[in-house]
Amino acid sequence: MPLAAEPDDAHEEGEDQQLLLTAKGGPALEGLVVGSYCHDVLIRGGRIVGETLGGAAAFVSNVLDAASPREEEQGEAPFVVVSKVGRDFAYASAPAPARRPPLLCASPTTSFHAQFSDAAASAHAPDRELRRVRACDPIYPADLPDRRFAYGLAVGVAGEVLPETLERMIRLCHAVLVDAQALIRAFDGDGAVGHVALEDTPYARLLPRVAFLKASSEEAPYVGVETARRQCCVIVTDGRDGCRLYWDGGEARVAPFPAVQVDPTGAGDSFLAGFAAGLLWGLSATDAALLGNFFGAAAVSQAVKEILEEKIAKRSSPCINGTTFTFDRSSVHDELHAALQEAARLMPEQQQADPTNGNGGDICSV
Ligand SMILES: Nc1ncnc2c1ncn2[C@@H]1O[C@H](COP(=O)(O)OP(=O)(O)O)[C@@H](O)[C@H]1O
Ligand SMILES: O=P([O-])([O-])O[C@@H]1[C@@H](O)[C@H](O)[C@@H](O)[C@H](O)[C@@H]1O
Repeated sequence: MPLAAEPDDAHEEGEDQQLLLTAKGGPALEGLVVGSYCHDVLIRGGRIVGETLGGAAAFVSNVLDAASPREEEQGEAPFVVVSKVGRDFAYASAPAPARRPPLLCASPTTSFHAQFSDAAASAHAPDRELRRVRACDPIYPADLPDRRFAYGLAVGVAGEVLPETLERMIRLCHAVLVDAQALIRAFDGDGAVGHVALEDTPYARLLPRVAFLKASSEEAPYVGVETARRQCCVIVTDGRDGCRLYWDGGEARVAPFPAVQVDPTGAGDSFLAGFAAGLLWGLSATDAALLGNFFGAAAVSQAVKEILEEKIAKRSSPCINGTTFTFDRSSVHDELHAALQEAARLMPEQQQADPTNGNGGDICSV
């Protein structure tokens, strides 16, 4: 496992030279998350069907807050987010940005249009075309706090994590986990997201000092798994099929969890954060990937929320305020029952349809 620090940043004599990402003793487990929040506009059939807070930093923050270990006296999970937005940022009061506010810039907030085909909800791979319509400033090395961190997550979405910024992260953090989308995205004149080969980028030389590189199956060919696995551990996520880990000398498949996919946005980000949380608890990488798969599945399956949004008009004053409970079987009761039953039925069906579900991780050597 590569340690990220430079020789001149070397640890004290006698300090454990293994990965320091463990909840058992060791230094404070403070993390550094680098990547900008953004605006996501979701489009289906030419119609805007949703506008949401996006950016891997938002998904990662939510999962780390939910799942990373912390000392009893700590209120918030110990990690810092370095993110940039413009004055038009629409989600300052959403949980993640409210807890860890972004830096404000003169340029507008990064925005993506995500175009989904109708097959997206059920198909094997999320059928999503992304277009960056606005880009905020890059994150510079000087934007990072000047102190050491147990771990770093490089999770840019629009090229904002510059090579020199990743290098600075590597110097500051004991172990750095990188989302390939931060390194290999290229944008054409229209902002359409494409990919370049990692080996042709200035990030390539940093790979031996990265602990884990996560790529989706679509990104994997650009990463060059066979070359990259000799330099760091590569994790390839594969939607409803779970993920595979590749290291120098072995590989493992880690089984997925069943999910009724509603919106694939944020699955990869949530995977990476769940995986990091698993490492923080002291799990092996293969076991931590289970946690990654769990949070990836949770991210895509907003089935119940969608049903509630569709079936129930939100009341201005929720019944839970203690005085207005009623016990009538309302007109939506049967409809709601049918919709939830259908969602519940789909879950085991999806699991059975995929015979690879439910098995443990198969590890094999190469
Ligand atoms: N339909 C699904 N059912 C169950 N798990 C899923 C599904 N889609 C994604 N996941 C989980 O989320 C992870 C990341 O999803 P993936 O689609 O590969 O990434 P990305 O969002 O980067 O394209 C997967 O490895 C898997 O664990
Ligand atoms: O869906 P996913 O691949 O995990 O990650 C997504 C990015 O690819 C996308 O650019 C961004 O706009 C989304 O908010 C989300 O962060």
